[in-house]
Amino acid sequence: ADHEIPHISKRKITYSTIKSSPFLAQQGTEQVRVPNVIVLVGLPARGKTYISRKLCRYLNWIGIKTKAINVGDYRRSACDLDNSEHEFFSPYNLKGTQIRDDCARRAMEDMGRYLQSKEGEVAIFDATNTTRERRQMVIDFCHAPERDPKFRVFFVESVCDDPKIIEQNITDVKINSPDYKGRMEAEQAKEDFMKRIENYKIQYEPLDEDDDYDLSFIKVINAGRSFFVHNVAGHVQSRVVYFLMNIHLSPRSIYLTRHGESEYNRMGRLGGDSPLSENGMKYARRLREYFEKENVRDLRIWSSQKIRAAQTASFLKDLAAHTEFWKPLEEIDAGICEGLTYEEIASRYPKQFNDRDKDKYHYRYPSGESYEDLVARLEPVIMELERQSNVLVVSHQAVLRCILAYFYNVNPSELPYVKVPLHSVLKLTPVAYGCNAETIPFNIDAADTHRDKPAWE
Ligand SMILES: O=c1[nH]cnc2c1c(-c1ccc(Br)cc1)cn2-c1ccccc1
Ligand SMILES: O=P(O)(O)OC[C@H]1O[C@](O)(CO)[C@@H](O)[C@@H]1O
Repeated sequence: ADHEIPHISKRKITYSTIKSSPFLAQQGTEQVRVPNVIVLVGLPARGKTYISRKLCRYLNWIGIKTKAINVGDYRRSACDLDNSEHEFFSPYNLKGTQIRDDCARRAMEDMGRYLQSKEGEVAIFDATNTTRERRQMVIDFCHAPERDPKFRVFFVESVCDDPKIIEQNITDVKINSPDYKGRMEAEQAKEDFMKRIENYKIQYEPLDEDDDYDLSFIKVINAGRSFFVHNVAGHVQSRVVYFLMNIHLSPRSIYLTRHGESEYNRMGRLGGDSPLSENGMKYARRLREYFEKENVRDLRIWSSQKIRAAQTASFLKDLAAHTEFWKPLEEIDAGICEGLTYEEIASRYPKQFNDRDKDKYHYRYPSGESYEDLVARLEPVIMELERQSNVLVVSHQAVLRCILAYFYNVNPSELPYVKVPLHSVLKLTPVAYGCNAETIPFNIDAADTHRDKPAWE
């Protein structure tokens, strides 16, 4: 052939010399991923840290190594906490300003080291960055002459003048922050924080489509009510825009459950499409009773298309506003091991069995899938979950491990060992920066399908 098949290594796509071909855009000899810096912009209490941490979690989950750096953390560790009252943040407080500039610089240097390391692909620089001068300092750092490759910069500005949302922010995350917790009453802390915001307003220069014409940025207005997107460049920036346009703050709950116990579960067999066992049916009935009592407002049910899941979901059909059957929710495909027990795999395919436990996240069954493949096929499910309100997901052990890993930042080495027992419901309720989890047990007998990581001899 007149061009080689590109050799895709773990880290980066390295194209061997590709001779001119009408189908392949002419590539340089080496194509590496450009490090991306996402720079937050906005007054205090505009959800910058909320965006940073949620975005960081999403990018890591889809496999883009990302770290969020919060400049406030550097300020808090740089000076003892009596430097957290609003006077410290006045632009006329020279000492305070000097300390804050110094913290920003140190945070930027740490960010540079992270992106220079093999590890980092995206860094999220979480600070107010409310002046053009400060933003230029970040740009100069990312585009420094000696830097190769330069860091690509994308600004995410949160503009919010909805007093209800700002009030919720201060109540949820400011009053209990280290700046105030245990040192000031809630009312006093809130007052002080409102004065801190006034201090920032004095110097605030919002991003402007004319003055900042050459920059890449998105303005998120009133927690995603509207957006202004300008000059998006590259894959990472477009994924960030897409994600920000799909998340919302409205309160809701996400319920996760496996199907009831199946005949294959009882036999210890993997995969297949077996129906519910007696106990599995009992669970489905009790699950319905639970949701009758929960009385969830316009509940949506998403179920895998496997018989054991569809049977479970069918018991709740009339309780839901809507029930959908999604192929991406099906269990990991065990390929040549489908229908076998672990013991049979260990005796028939000892090398496969051994390899899997060595790196269970990346291991792909022959003619089957890996957990990494599962995460890729579940990305649209996660995105739709972010968009929705109350949803019950009826799925499988490996799939729910991946979904839980998204909500709880579980890393690839631990993800395939997360405990997801049969006959229990997990109720997730997003709050502030995290997610409350409530496990509802049903005390109905079921096979234990969990295999722990073998302690290496
Ligand atoms: O725009 C805000 N203004 C004040 N607060 C805010 C936001 C957002 C926010 C921002 C962008 C997008 Br897309 C979605 C939500 C989240 N939060 C927040 C509220 C309470 C606790 C923690 C964070
Ligand atoms: O990755 P693990 O721990 O083998 O769990 C996934 C297995 O769990 C099951 O859902 C139930 O045993 C199988 O269908 C699937 O292959």
